[in-house]
Amino acid sequence: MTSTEVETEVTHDLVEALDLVEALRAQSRRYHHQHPFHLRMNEGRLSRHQIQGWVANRYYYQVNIPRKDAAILANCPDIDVRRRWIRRIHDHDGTRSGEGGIEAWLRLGDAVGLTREEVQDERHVAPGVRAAVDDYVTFARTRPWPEAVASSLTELFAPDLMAQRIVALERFYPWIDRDGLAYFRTRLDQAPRDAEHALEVVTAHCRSAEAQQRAVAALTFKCDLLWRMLDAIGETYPE
Ligand SMILES: O=C(O)c1cc(C(=O)O)c2c(n1)C(=O)C(=O)c1cc(C(=O)O)[nH]c1-2
Repeated sequence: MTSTEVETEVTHDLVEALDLVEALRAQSRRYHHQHPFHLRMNEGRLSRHQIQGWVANRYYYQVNIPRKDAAILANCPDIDVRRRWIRRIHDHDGTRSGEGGIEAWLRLGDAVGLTREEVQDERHVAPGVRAAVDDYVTFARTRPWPEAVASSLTELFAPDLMAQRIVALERFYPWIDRDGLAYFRTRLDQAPRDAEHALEVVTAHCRSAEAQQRAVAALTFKCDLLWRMLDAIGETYPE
């Protein structure tokens, strides 16, 4: 291959990667920031009971994220990807008791007036939430690992929603202890870092048109899954 041909090929790859990134970013139109339950939350229109229901149900998502990430690690043969991906598990689980994202979510539970027992025994988790979250873990276990990585890319869209949520919770729900919002502040740093890495991995490993289509489909699947969770929460806590 001549140097011009190599250059042309590199440029072609770059264009394809840009198209892929654009197609992935375009999935934001299906993201759950538009869900009526989130719109009502951010407009200050949810009751205490609804906020508590959301926190208790979302706990099931939080505890399953590290299991999903462990499934990706188990399926991934690339040592460089694994070295960076493992950080997600440490972020959520912490490296000792009393630390990490799950503990921070439990503190959010404390802040909205839930007991740890009722959160951790999952008594409030709606069947539809359980099914959606379980589908996410199964997807990571059973699909090719770059697709599972692509499905995590909803985190591209999460920081804007989280920033809005922090403002809304402080403004409209003064009964929530502010210290309980630390989870969201931490994610404002972690999510962009994680999304950037996932985007690097997807653009590097999804090269064929078919692989790229599957990556976009994985992200669509994930957006729909987050939407289903909120549908189930909204039905369980109508007022
Ligand atoms: O509150 C939210 O709206 C929201 C959304 C998402 C997301 O977009 O998947 C995540 C989180 N939170 C979150 O806290 C989190 O740790 C997280 C991990 C992942 C993932 O797919 O690996 N998504 C999300």
